[in-house]
Amino acid sequence: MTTTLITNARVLGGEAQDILIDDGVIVALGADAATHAIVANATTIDATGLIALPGLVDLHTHLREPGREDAETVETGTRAAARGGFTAVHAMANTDPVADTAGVVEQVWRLGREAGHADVRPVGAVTVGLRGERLAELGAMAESAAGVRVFSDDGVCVHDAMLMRRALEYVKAFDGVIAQHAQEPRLTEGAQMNEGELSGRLGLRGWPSVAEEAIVARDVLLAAHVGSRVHICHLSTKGSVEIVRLAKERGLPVTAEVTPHHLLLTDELVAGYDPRYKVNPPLRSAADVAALREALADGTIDIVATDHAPHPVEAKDCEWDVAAFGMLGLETALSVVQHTMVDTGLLDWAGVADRMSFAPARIGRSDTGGQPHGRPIAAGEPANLTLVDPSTTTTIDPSASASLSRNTPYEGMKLPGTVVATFLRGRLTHDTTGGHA
Ligand SMILES: NC(=O)N[C@@H](CC(=O)O)C(=O)O
Ligand SMILES: [Zn+2]
Ligand SMILES: [Zn+2]
Repeated sequence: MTTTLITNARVLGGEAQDILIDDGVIVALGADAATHAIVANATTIDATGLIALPGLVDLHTHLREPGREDAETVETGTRAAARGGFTAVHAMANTDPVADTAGVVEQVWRLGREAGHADVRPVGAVTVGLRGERLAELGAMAESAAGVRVFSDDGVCVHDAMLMRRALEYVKAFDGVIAQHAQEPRLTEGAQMNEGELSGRLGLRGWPSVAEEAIVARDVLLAAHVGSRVHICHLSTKGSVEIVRLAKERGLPVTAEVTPHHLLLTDELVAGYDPRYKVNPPLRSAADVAALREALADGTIDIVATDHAPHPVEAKDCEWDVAAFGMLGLETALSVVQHTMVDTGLLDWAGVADRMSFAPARIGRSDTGGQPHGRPIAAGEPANLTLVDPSTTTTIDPSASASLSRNTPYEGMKLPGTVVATFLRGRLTHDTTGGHA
């Protein structure tokens, strides 16, 4: 049984408090902590100047196992997650084989348990083999040991409206959610970057905003019709924000995420044809970035999700048009959010806790059940915690990553904030406090 006393942590960015952890649970907070009988046996961590957040929850991570263990494994991806302050990640289904059966989701879930760096909540595929032809065994995945609640064909869009309707109807029975990769396929054939003046100039086929917005609009209407929950992955355009805002005003059951890279980077970076900036959906305009930030601040966009998408060197160290889509995100997410949202005054740390822990856990239904996440920092709750030093600045070095891949778009950039320590049920899964005692 380990006992830890964290002293002087600014809980959710508020007042400095002590946090006493025993046997994986927060047992006391504030003045109660220091006077508690078990304090005598505790290891102390001085958190003066640090912010305590609930362990972060990522609703959208690609761990690549099974099938592409050269790019990432459950072990390496969750180690990167712990370093980024995450205690739970939802692992996307576009693996090989696809996570479209109870067997595969249980395998991924078990690999997460064995690695022990963060809890892995597998996402189940909506359709068999992500082929968009017939529904996968959604019920069996929900009832499996993995207890799947989030279903997605991410990487491709569930574009058949009838299949989407049936999927929404099916998951309603067990309170599941369909996470849609909103991309109208006929409008994006061969697309390489955001459609605009720049795509014309660079001679790259454009990915128009309307290809996303058409699916977002259709799916919020379908979700309303069925009375089932839809979640929109990686929202990237001002128009999508407007549709989600309208849907929420009408009380429709829709939630949405934005990635850190869509909060910071714009399509102008594509001008150098560097495949590190190739991602789906593409980097958009500065006006889109501004709308996404504003929407995350006012709650129209519910959460930040990383879309951590590792790719091996050969898939990125090549010509733009043949390079893979995707960027790393787990280790830099909190820094990018601090930079774009906190340091700009758009969101306070309590807001960050909501967008990166409480809300994603609620959407993925990982806030309930045996080992819940996204819980308040309070006595009696599991000790899933992240300590952040917001005063530091780090130059991003891809070779320092725990990921097996190196495709970060932030190489050489100076970003604020460091994750100092991460606790998963009281156990340190990431620790730079250096032998605190
Ligand atoms: N985002 C990406 O550009 N790539 C993702 C797939 C996805 O999230 O759509 C991947 O699996 O590599
Ligand atoms: Zn996607
Ligand atoms: Zn993805």
